[in-house]
Amino acid sequence: MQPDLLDRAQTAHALQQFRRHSPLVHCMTNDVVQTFTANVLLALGASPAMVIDRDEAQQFSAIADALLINVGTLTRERADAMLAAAESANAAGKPWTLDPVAVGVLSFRTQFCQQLLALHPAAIRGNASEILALAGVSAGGRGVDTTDTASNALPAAQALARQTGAVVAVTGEVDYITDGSRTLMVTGGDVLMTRVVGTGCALSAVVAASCALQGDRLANVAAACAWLGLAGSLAVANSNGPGSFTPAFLDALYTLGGEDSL
Ligand SMILES: Nc1ncnc2c1ncn2[C@@H]1O[C@H](COP(=O)(O)OP(=O)(O)OP(=O)(O)O)[C@@H](O)[C@H]1O
Ligand SMILES: Cc1ncsc1CCO
Ligand SMILES: [Mg+2]
Repeated sequence: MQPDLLDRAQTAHALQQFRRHSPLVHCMTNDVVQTFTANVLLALGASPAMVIDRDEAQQFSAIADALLINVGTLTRERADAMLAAAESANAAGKPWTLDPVAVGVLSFRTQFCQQLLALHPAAIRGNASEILALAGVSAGGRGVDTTDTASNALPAAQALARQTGAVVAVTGEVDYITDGSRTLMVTGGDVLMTRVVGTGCALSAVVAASCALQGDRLANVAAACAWLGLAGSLAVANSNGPGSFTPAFLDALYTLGGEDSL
């Protein structure tokens, strides 16, 4: 079945809801992207908190509106804390999202991500190699980077969504967002986004936050992808490379929706 394009009205409506609700987002993410992730969430109007101690994470994931688990710089201690947080989020009825960074490449995180899948993530966001590896189709990418395209990973994303019940977003030149039966596609963004660390990780945090919104989860996750793609395109038009892209990207997220940018 052909993917549908997410329409602009849905993208704008979800952004209004996001800003009105200002989700409190519990981020358990990697050491490389902590500040950038918090800044992306703040620019869009959400409220991030990075809580990682096992007992505190267990407590906070029941309080927060949504939880992000990103395995980019996984350790055994962090894995224990992440499991406790995901279980606590589930017990409290809060949605949690998985970013399976470099799954397939390394054994410990691959086994851990499979263990996490049994805890019913609301959403999974990864690049093509990560989604292919998590679905058991191939062995992963080149470290944290993809070696495949999102369109090649779409069947794996659909299978993974059916297997887990999660909304799966596989990102790249085009983003595909699927629940296993319906699929949306989001264009926009720029290849420069792969030359700045953490755009995917930050997107996963926004996806996590969007799962706390009312309404259709598939459309809300696709809207999150659309906001980052739009902001990425605007930022590229206003910058000269990775260094100036980052502040332009945060400014574009902050002003998104004004002056017909949506
Ligand atoms: N070639 C491209 N053209 C346009 N947009 C792109 C391209 N590649 C990636 N993007 C965009 O960049 C963002 C990050 O997606 P990507 O798939 O690169 O994540 P990732 O590999 O997990 O990143 P990271 O691990 O560095 O956080 C998404 O918004 C995606 O749409
Ligand atoms: C570069 C890097 N290494 C581990 S996590 C991470 C951030 C991008 O996924
Ligand atoms: Mg990534």
